[in-house]
Amino acid sequence: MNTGHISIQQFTQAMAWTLSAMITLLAPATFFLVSCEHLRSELHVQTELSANDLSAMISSNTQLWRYEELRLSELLRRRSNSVVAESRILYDIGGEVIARNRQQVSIPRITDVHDIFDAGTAVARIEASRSLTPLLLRTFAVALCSAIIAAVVFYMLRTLPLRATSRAYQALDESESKYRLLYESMREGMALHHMDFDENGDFAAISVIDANPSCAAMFGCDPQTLIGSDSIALFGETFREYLSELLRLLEQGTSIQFELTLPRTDNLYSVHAFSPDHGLVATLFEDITERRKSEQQIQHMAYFDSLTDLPNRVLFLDRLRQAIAHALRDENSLAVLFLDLDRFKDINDTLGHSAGDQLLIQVTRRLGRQIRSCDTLARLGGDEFVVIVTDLGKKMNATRVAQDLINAIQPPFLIAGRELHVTTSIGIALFPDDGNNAETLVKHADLAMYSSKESGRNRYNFYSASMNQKALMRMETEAGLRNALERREFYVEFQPIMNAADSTVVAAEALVRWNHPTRGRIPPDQFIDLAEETGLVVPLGEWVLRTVCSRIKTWSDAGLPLIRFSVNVSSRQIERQDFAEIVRNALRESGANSAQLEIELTESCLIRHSDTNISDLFGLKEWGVSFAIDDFGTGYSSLGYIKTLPIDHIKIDRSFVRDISTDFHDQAIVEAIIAMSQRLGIRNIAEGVETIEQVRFLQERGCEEIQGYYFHRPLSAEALEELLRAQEN
Ligand SMILES: Nc1nc2c(ncn2[C@@H]2O[C@H](COP(=O)(O)O[C@H]3[C@@H](O)[C@H](n4cnc5c(=O)[nH]c(N)nc54)O[C@@H]3COP(=O)(O)O)[C@@H](O)[C@H]2O)c(=O)[nH]1
Repeated sequence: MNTGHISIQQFTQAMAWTLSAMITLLAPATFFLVSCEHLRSELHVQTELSANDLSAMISSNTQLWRYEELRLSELLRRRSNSVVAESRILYDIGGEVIARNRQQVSIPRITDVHDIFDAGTAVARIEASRSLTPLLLRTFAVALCSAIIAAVVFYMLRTLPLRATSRAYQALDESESKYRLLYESMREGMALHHMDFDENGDFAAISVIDANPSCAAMFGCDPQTLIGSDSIALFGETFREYLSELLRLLEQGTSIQFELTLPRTDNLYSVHAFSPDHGLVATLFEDITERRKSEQQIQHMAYFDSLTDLPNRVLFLDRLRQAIAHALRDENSLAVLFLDLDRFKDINDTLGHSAGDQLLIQVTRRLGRQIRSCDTLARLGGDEFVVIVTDLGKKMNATRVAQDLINAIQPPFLIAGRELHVTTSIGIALFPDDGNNAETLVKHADLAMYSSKESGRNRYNFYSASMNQKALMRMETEAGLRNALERREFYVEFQPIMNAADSTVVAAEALVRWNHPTRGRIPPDQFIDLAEETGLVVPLGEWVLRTVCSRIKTWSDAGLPLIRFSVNVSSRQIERQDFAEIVRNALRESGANSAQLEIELTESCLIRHSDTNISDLFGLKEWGVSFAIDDFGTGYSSLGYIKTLPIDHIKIDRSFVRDISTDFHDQAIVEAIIAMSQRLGIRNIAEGVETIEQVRFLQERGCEEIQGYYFHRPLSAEALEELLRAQEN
């Protein structure tokens, strides 16, 4: 119990005793004195009246009155109190008793004496006494009541307040221990400092007078060790910097918040300081090291790409806007280079996303080495990178940077134990010529990059106004594509595939064409990708399939040779769970001979799809449908699928055939593909054969089928029919 409680207890007790004693003593005493006074005056009046009576009697009988004892006694008795014992004695002037009322009043009593006059001369004296015993008894009763009341008052004054204060102190104790527990177990460090001032009232020192365990844990010691320490020495120079504000706290009673790093650690604390009492400062330390790190991380994530750690689109645009502002101020120019890796999607699809990620990281490193520290390299997403080249003196500088970037990507990348040959296409937009704001420059650099892709990849292009035109055209194409099927604007051409040994037509590849109402014939190169992107390739592919099936039926009914017809199938078509069913329906509904239908797939298309879709597709083998792998050798796939899938034909990509007569690498590749396919029992077809040299080379190496302009360009249905009839004859 604390001392405050003890002094309150003593005070309350003293008060209770005093008040009780006063009630016990004062009440009966007052009663007694007042009653006694009342008794005395009553006795005085009555004695005076009796004296008057006696005086009257004495005046009427001046000589003999003293002998009329009986009458005198009667007079004495007349005015005496009948309740209280009262004695009356009549004395003559000599003090001798003349008469009395026969009552004896014992002590204690009160007495009143009155002289009796006759003609102005005192002749006798009357003495009346009354007993005080009844009054004393009443006083005693009053005292008894007072004592009881005093006891009650004593109880109430002493016990009840004490109980209340005791309860209050107990609650205080409980609350104090609760808060101490809280103080001692709180995660935040808390220290109480005392500020000392010199005789002039200037600040002298600040020291720790209390600290909780969490505060001590900040220093790896126990709280007692901190007590008495100089606060500045303990919490470091930042604490000193805030000293003037801490001093102000003492005067204004407000609070402040600041951050400090604890000396000799990396731990960052948020400090909340306030003054709980005069001369005291309390500091609450919250460790915000981790929070600050995650804030910085979140901040970093908002502005940097998580894979490559390059600035992302948000930061890039911000930097570009700044660069534009500087260029405007300095009347300078800058370039935005938009890079996109060529055929990155294939790498991702065939080798998997982790290989794709590895490639992007390595590409980032190589690109980073080519740019100056004042320039910005950013990743916009996927395989799209952008570079801001500032202080561009001449257009040539942008050219040099673009060429350096292309060259940097050229050497093979080693990803997952494989060598990958990757190229990049770059578009360049210049400020201020090609746009005066960030968004326009990026859009125009993107268009220029697109143009680099279209003109053969692995190159750069500067933006030109005509590219905008092209982009508009693309949008127009997309709009037209949506209605083209309904408007029957598509038709199919067939490119014959020849038997390499005797140059007879053994197959034909169906190639879709678009007859645009205003633009005329649009080659598939200009709309197939768009159709894939928009998903329109699905209905278009189904239409081609149905058209080819009905042609197969018509021509077989017409007695033409039963050659193979291959149909290109895009990845988006195979994505559909019901693709095999669509093929079966087309065959069923047309009545075409399924053995005449071949489906051409690319390697990446095979790798990209789930086993279920592929095995469903190859279920068509049971119907007699055959399968060819298109553009063989251009994908990044492992050749594992050749072992497992029942493939009928491999089409050697025309990029290997083009320089076959001169390039010994291409020769080696083509020879290897032919040899491999023969060993595996898969027939091979060489694509894009344009010269007699290519034909001879292929024939000599045992190539089985040849497709290309050397023999035939894609033909209309009528032209093919004619060719087949001629061959029949
Ligand atoms: N998913 C679908 N894709 C289709 C369909 N129809 C065509 N395509 C694809 O469009 C691409 C371009 O086709 P196209 O312009 O028709 O070109 C084909 C031939 O004309 C061309 N070719 C044939 N021989 C030669 C040659 O000697 N030299 C040369 N420069 N080009 C030649 O090759 C294209 C056929 O190639 P491939 O498909 O790889 O066998 C093309 O990718 C088509 O696949 C369709 O209905 N659906």
